[in-house]
Amino acid sequence: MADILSNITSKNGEVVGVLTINNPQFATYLIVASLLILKMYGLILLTIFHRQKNKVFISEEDTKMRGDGGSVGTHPDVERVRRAFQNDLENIPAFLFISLAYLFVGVANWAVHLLFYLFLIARTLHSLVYALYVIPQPARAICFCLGLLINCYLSFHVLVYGFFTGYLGK
Ligand SMILES: N[C@@H](CCC(=O)N[C@@H](CS)C(=O)NCC(=O)O)C(=O)O
Repeated sequence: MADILSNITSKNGEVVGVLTINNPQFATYLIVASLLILKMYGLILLTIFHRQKNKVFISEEDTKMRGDGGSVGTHPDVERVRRAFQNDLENIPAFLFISLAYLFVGVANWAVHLLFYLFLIARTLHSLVYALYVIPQPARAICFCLGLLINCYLSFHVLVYGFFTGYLGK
Protein backbone atom coordinates (compact mmCIF):
# COMPACT_ATOMS: atom_id res chain seq x y z
CA MET A 1 0.00 0.00 0.00
CA ALA A 2 2.88 2.35 0.78
CA ASP A 3 3.99 2.56 -2.86
CA ILE A 4 0.44 3.48 -3.94
CA LEU A 5 0.36 6.35 -1.51
CA SER A 6 3.90 7.54 -1.99
CA ASN A 7 2.86 10.50 -4.15
CA ILE A 8 0.04 11.64 -1.85
CA THR A 9 1.59 14.26 0.34
CA SER A 10 0.09 16.84 2.65
CA LYS A 11 1.02 20.54 2.57
CA ASN A 12 3.83 19.76 5.05
CA GLY A 13 5.30 17.23 2.62
CA GLU A 14 4.45 14.16 4.70
CA VAL A 15 2.96 11.03 3.13
CA VAL A 16 -0.69 10.70 4.20
CA GLY A 17 -3.46 8.09 3.99
CA VAL A 18 -6.02 8.25 1.18
CA LEU A 19 -9.02 9.03 3.36
CA THR A 20 -7.44 11.45 5.80
CA ILE A 21 -8.40 15.09 5.90
CA ASN A 22 -4.81 16.33 5.53
CA ASN A 23 -4.66 14.54 2.17
CA PRO A 24 -5.34 17.37 -0.32
CA GLN A 25 -6.91 14.90 -2.77
CA PHE A 26 -9.47 13.73 -0.22
CA ALA A 27 -10.11 17.34 0.80
CA THR A 28 -10.87 18.15 -2.84
CA TYR A 29 -13.23 15.16 -2.98
CA LEU A 30 -15.07 16.36 0.14
CA ILE A 31 -15.40 19.90 -1.18
CA VAL A 32 -16.54 18.88 -4.67
CA ALA A 33 -18.94 16.20 -3.37
CA SER A 34 -20.63 18.54 -0.92
CA LEU A 35 -20.93 21.33 -3.52
CA LEU A 36 -22.46 18.91 -6.02
CA ILE A 37 -25.01 17.74 -3.46
CA LEU A 38 -25.86 21.32 -2.50
CA LYS A 39 -26.24 22.13 -6.20
CA MET A 40 -28.74 19.27 -6.55
CA TYR A 41 -30.69 20.58 -3.58
CA GLY A 42 -30.67 23.96 -5.30
CA LEU A 43 -32.57 22.35 -8.17
CA ILE A 44 -35.06 20.87 -5.72
CA LEU A 45 -35.65 24.34 -4.27
CA LEU A 46 -36.08 25.71 -7.78
CA THR A 47 -38.68 23.02 -8.50
CA ILE A 48 -40.61 24.06 -5.38
CA PHE A 49 -40.35 27.70 -6.45
CA HIS A 50 -41.85 26.98 -9.89
CA ARG A 51 -44.59 24.82 -8.37
CA GLN A 52 -45.58 27.61 -5.98
CA LYS A 53 -45.35 30.27 -8.67
CA ASN A 54 -47.50 28.33 -11.12
CA LYS A 55 -49.70 26.69 -8.47
CA VAL A 56 -49.16 23.18 -9.82
CA PHE A 57 -48.56 20.44 -7.30
CA ILE A 58 -47.59 16.81 -7.34
CA SER A 59 -50.27 15.47 -4.97
CA GLU A 60 -53.82 16.40 -4.03
CA GLU A 61 -52.96 17.20 -0.40
CA ASP A 62 -50.36 19.74 -1.55
CA THR A 63 -53.03 21.81 -3.31
CA LYS A 64 -54.80 22.37 0.01
CA MET A 65 -51.75 23.87 1.71
CA ARG A 66 -52.39 27.22 0.02
CA GLY A 67 -55.51 29.27 0.58
CA ASP A 68 -55.54 30.64 -2.97
CA GLY A 69 -56.01 27.33 -4.77
CA GLY A 70 -53.79 25.29 -7.02
CA SER A 71 -54.18 22.01 -8.82
CA VAL A 72 -52.46 18.71 -9.34
CA GLY A 73 -50.54 19.05 -12.57
CA THR A 74 -47.39 20.34 -14.07
CA HIS A 75 -45.92 23.30 -15.91
CA PRO A 76 -43.09 23.56 -18.48
CA ASP A 77 -40.86 25.40 -15.98
CA VAL A 78 -41.35 22.66 -13.38
CA GLU A 79 -40.66 19.94 -15.92
CA ARG A 80 -37.50 21.66 -17.13
CA VAL A 81 -36.00 21.75 -13.65
CA ARG A 82 -37.08 18.17 -13.03
CA ARG A 83 -35.30 17.09 -16.23
CA ALA A 84 -32.14 18.92 -15.10
CA PHE A 85 -32.37 17.12 -11.75
CA GLN A 86 -32.95 13.77 -13.44
CA ASN A 87 -29.86 14.37 -15.56
CA ASP A 88 -27.89 15.09 -12.37
CA LEU A 89 -29.11 11.76 -11.01
CA GLU A 90 -27.77 10.04 -14.12
CA ASN A 91 -24.31 11.54 -13.66
CA ILE A 92 -23.48 12.76 -10.14
CA PRO A 93 -23.95 9.57 -8.06
CA ALA A 94 -21.63 7.75 -10.49
CA PHE A 95 -19.05 10.50 -10.02
CA LEU A 96 -19.34 10.36 -6.22
CA PHE A 97 -18.49 6.68 -6.31
CA ILE A 98 -15.86 6.49 -9.03
CA SER A 99 -14.01 9.64 -7.96
CA LEU A 100 -13.62 8.21 -4.47
CA ALA A 101 -12.27 4.97 -5.95
CA TYR A 102 -9.90 7.05 -8.12
CA LEU A 103 -8.21 8.39 -4.98
CA PHE A 104 -6.92 4.87 -4.30
CA VAL A 105 -5.21 4.65 -7.68
CA GLY A 106 -2.42 6.92 -6.50
CA VAL A 107 -2.21 9.74 -9.07
CA ALA A 108 -0.69 13.21 -8.77
CA ASN A 109 -2.53 15.89 -6.81
CA TRP A 110 -2.96 18.12 -9.86
CA ALA A 111 -4.82 15.37 -11.77
CA VAL A 112 -7.36 14.97 -8.95
CA HIS A 113 -7.84 18.72 -8.53
CA LEU A 114 -8.19 19.29 -12.27
CA LEU A 115 -10.64 16.45 -12.96
CA PHE A 116 -12.78 16.94 -9.86
CA TYR A 117 -13.14 20.72 -10.18
CA LEU A 118 -13.75 20.44 -13.93
CA PHE A 119 -16.59 18.00 -13.21
CA LEU A 120 -18.05 20.40 -10.66
CA ILE A 121 -17.88 23.26 -13.17
CA ALA A 122 -19.40 21.14 -15.97
CA ARG A 123 -22.35 19.98 -13.85
CA THR A 124 -22.95 23.44 -12.40
CA LEU A 125 -23.00 24.97 -15.88
CA HIS A 126 -25.29 22.15 -17.06
CA SER A 127 -27.83 23.13 -14.40
CA LEU A 128 -27.49 26.83 -15.18
CA VAL A 129 -27.95 26.51 -18.94
CA TYR A 130 -30.74 23.93 -18.59
CA ALA A 131 -32.81 24.99 -15.61
CA LEU A 132 -32.06 28.64 -14.93
CA TYR A 133 -31.11 30.56 -18.07
CA VAL A 134 -32.24 28.21 -20.90
CA ILE A 135 -29.21 28.81 -23.11
CA PRO A 136 -29.56 27.36 -26.64
CA GLN A 137 -27.76 24.16 -27.59
CA PRO A 138 -24.99 23.04 -27.87
CA ALA A 139 -24.24 24.73 -24.51
CA ARG A 140 -25.94 22.02 -22.46
CA ALA A 141 -24.56 19.19 -24.62
CA ILE A 142 -20.99 20.52 -24.14
CA CYS A 143 -21.41 20.65 -20.34
CA PHE A 144 -22.93 17.18 -20.33
CA CYS A 145 -20.18 15.71 -22.54
CA LEU A 146 -17.42 17.20 -20.37
CA GLY A 147 -18.91 15.57 -17.26
CA LEU A 148 -19.48 12.31 -19.10
CA LEU A 149 -15.91 12.22 -20.42
CA ILE A 150 -14.52 12.78 -16.92
CA ASN A 151 -16.70 10.02 -15.48
CA CYS A 152 -15.64 7.65 -18.28
CA TYR A 153 -11.96 8.55 -17.83
CA LEU A 154 -12.12 7.95 -14.06
CA SER A 155 -13.97 4.65 -14.57
CA PHE A 156 -11.48 3.46 -17.17
CA HIS A 157 -8.52 4.42 -14.98
CA VAL A 158 -9.99 2.61 -11.95
CA LEU A 159 -10.82 -0.42 -14.11
CA VAL A 160 -7.28 -0.69 -15.48
CA TYR A 161 -5.81 -0.16 -12.01
CA GLY A 162 -8.13 -2.77 -10.50
CA PHE A 163 -7.25 -5.28 -13.19
CA PHE A 164 -3.49 -4.84 -13.30
CA THR A 165 -2.85 -4.17 -9.63
CA GLY A 166 -5.67 -6.21 -8.12
CA TYR A 167 -5.56 -9.27 -10.40
CA LEU A 168 -2.05 -9.29 -11.86
CA GLY A 169 -0.23 -7.63 -8.94
CA LYS A 170 1.61 -5.17 -11.25
N1 LIG B 1 -31.23 10.78 -20.35
C1 LIG B 1 -30.64 11.72 -21.27
C2 LIG B 1 -29.44 11.02 -21.96
C3 LIG B 1 -28.62 11.94 -22.87
C4 LIG B 1 -28.17 13.19 -22.12
O1 LIG B 1 -27.97 13.19 -20.91
N2 LIG B 1 -28.06 14.29 -22.88
C5 LIG B 1 -27.69 15.56 -22.27
C6 LIG B 1 -27.03 16.46 -23.31
S1 LIG B 1 -28.07 16.86 -24.67
C7 LIG B 1 -28.85 16.27 -21.63
O2 LIG B 1 -28.65 17.28 -21.00
N3 LIG B 1 -30.09 15.74 -21.82
C8 LIG B 1 -31.26 16.38 -21.32
C9 LIG B 1 -31.98 15.60 -20.27
O3 LIG B 1 -31.46 14.58 -19.76
O4 LIG B 1 -33.08 16.03 -19.91
C10 LIG B 1 -31.68 12.17 -22.29
O5 LIG B 1 -32.69 11.48 -22.44
O6 LIG B 1 -31.47 13.21 -22.94
